[in-house]
Amino acid sequence: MLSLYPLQSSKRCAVIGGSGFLGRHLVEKLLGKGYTVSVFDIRQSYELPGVTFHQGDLCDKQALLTALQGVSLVFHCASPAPASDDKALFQRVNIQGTQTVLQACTEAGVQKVVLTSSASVVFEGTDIKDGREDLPYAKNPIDYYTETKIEQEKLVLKACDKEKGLLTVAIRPHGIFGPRDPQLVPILVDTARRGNMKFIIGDGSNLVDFTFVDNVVHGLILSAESLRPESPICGKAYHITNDEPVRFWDFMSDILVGLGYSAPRYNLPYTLVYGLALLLWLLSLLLCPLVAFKPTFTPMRVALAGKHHFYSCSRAKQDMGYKPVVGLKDGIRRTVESYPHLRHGA
Ligand SMILES: NC(=O)c1ccc[n+]([C@@H]2O[C@H](COP(=O)([O-])OP(=O)(O)OC[C@H]3O[C@@H](n4cnc5c(N)ncnc54)[C@H](O)[C@@H]3O)[C@@H](O)[C@H]2O)c1
Ligand SMILES: CC(C)CCC[C@@H](C)[C@H]1CC[C@H]2C3=C(CC[C@]12C)[C@@]1(C)CC[C@H](O)[C@@H](C(=O)O)[C@@H]1CC3
Repeated sequence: MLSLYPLQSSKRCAVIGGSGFLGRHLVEKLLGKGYTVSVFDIRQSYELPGVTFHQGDLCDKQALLTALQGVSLVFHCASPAPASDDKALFQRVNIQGTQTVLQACTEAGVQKVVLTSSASVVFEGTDIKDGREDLPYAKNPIDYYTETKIEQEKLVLKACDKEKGLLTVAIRPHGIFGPRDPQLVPILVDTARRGNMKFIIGDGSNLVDFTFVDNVVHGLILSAESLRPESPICGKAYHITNDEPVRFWDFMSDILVGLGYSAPRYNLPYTLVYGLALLLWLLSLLLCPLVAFKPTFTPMRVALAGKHHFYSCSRAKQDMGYKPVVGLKDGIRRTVESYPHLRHGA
């Protein structure tokens, strides 16, 4: 068995989706830790000394094989944006594409694959309090993103095979935020600028997890470095959060007020807003051949805004010594400071 892991100490890795929000933060940290990094992505969004970029689609095995030459560790952080809500695209990239990534890793002799999954794989619109990894996958996922993230995680965990020399692990972050996030803060500010952030969905007491990006990066690297044939983490999923559940509407208000907007004040009944969001979503499906419109209040966003969804990190603490490196308050401050262009009046 020893000969199967000759590159255990190699610091050559690839980040698939390395041009994205999380991927780029991960690349920067890996460089700081002395890794040599190849980025594989359909786009190149920056340049950095020490990083080799390979532009390509992860569904293209030949392109992947070129990027994976001599690589022993792969971080898979690529996915279409949840907001696209494009079923065919999610299935092609998250399911077929992940199968292709695993085949390419096997053929290229990669030894470790770390997947960025999502805690949402167990969320189906009902309260989750201190959820552990043994919760079943959502039977009725609310959107195509979640549906395909479930299949993606199953594929990666099933591929873990000590005999063949491929070790895999899935990290499930929740609500990642931080500098350069293209999603949470920009959507929030856009909604506020259109005058639609006056309302609180439900009574405002629901607790949720938001995770500062550095903590996710820390969890990803920790899992990669803990992944060895004898380690308990092989083939398992791990929640990685800030481990500081917060009221959803307090978190939103802190960001909005920090950027100079007013905090939401008026409560609306959850069922009413969820019903309206469902109706709008159905309308957008029916009308899509005629007019393309993407509602801001999707059923998934309303469920995330009105229900409890926070997760236990005790498995990650126990098996790999995980502990968040940046607290929530500090993370919010650093995030707000990083968006001068989104400030009220800017
Ligand atoms: N942002 C969050 O709150 C969050 C939470 C939990 C899990 N995740 C997961 O973390 C990962 C990274 O998310 P992010 O927020 O950085 O998203 P992002 O959109 O910023 O980055 C995703 C990257 O994947 C690339 N990509 C998409 N399709 C590709 C393809 N076919 N081939 C190659 N590259 C492709 C994109 O170009 C992009 O650079 C995703 O897997 C996502 O599901 C994100
Ligand atoms: C219009 C308002 C009601 C809310 C505006 C903010 C939202 C855009 C974000 C609040 C929670 C966010 C979130 C995600 C996307 C952006 C929000 C809905 C994810 C669904 C993105 C994909 C991840 O995998 C999910 C996860 O499990 O971490 C995110 C959950 C939180």
